[in-house]
Amino acid sequence: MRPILQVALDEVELERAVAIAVEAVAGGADYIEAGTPLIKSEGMNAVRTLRENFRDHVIVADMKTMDTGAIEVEMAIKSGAGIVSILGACDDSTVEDAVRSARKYGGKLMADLINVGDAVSRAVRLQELGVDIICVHVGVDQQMVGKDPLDILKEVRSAVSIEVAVAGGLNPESAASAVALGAGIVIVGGNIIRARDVTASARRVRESIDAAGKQYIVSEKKARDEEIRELFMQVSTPNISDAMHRAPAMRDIKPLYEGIKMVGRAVTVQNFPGDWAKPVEASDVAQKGEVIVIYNGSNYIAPWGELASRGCQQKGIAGVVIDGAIRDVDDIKRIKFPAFASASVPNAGDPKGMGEINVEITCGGLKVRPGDWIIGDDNGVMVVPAERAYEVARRALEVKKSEDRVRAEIERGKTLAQVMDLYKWEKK
Ligand SMILES: O=C([C@H](O)CO)[C@H](O)[C@H](O)COP(=O)(O)O
Repeated sequence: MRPILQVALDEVELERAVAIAVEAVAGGADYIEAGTPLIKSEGMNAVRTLRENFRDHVIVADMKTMDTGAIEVEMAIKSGAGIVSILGACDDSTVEDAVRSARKYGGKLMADLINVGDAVSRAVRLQELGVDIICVHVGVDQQMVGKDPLDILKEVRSAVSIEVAVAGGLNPESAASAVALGAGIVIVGGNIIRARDVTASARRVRESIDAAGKQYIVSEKKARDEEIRELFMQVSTPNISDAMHRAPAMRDIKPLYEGIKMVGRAVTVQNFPGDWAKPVEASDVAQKGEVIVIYNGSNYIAPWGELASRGCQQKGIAGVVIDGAIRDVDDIKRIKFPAFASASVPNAGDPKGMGEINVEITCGGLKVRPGDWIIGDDNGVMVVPAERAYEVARRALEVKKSEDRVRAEIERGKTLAQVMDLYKWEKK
């Protein structure tokens, strides 16, 4: 049987969601899901509107019900949903009442395994309780910390005989793997709805799942650092700031020239004004791909210049950031070594060796620990704590995707205020 492609409309604006759904259907989406954020924002009106606009498609209400199963299922089905989701984690009594309601009003019940500890035995129990579809789901926040729905899909699939759906950051490749692992319904949100061209993205997933064989495509697992670097290379520092709830960049620290893109883990130097021994010795400590971050403590005497930059460049060090002065700006620009500083002067100090390498420092007003991720571009320099790097990088990529979609809507003639419906979302 042909796999079902379900597009998850995780939007907060109904008008926008309908426009995206039109494009997704043109690309081959079968089921249209009123996503949980859309339902929370627009209520059952979202389900009704989707029903009215897409008569030939199954509408899924992603209610994620946790209690009062019967009433929520009734509401959704009466509004036009053919499938309603409840949380697999809810009490058996809630599932049983939701099943009764679904039978009575003529809809199907999908149990979402998001955050269920023992997914396999819970799936078996949910089947016994009468749900129609099991959804193996890794939520958006869980994806950001590296969880993957395909890790448990095969086991769940072989434990139950009812339909299995899968959701959680799927793209054309992982969606095909999901089908090969036995999923009959492939649910895709972000990778379709946030695309510049929703139709083309939906079509890519459609073609990929239609062509999926029985062989699970094992995508090459990259080392985590390499993956983080690749993710940060794809996004801007504004994307990263947004992903960190609009965290600030290093204050007053600017790129030496335009077009720098610098990503790497920090090797830190706590320095005394102009003392260039420790900063330069840090080039021997730093490895390929790392960034030297120096607190110099003065904008009037430089601990760094062209020769230190050349040595780093030869070694593959990703760049230097100085809270303080740099010199030889013209030469550093010429060799294109990524450098950021708060000032430039012609004079250096003496190599006294009073500083320290790889200790916690404050640079541009931000705490930097050895190993934290440093990302610099034309906008400035961001610091991402090492333990949050993967999550922030993933979230920043989501920010970028959302912006790509907003950009496409602006190009079609709207203002940013209109696309974001800013007036509606002002604090009341
Ligand atoms: O259910 C979802 C999530 O919990 C937000 O409501 C998503 O619809 C589901 O995860 C699919 O979206 P992507 O993970 O972005 O593909």
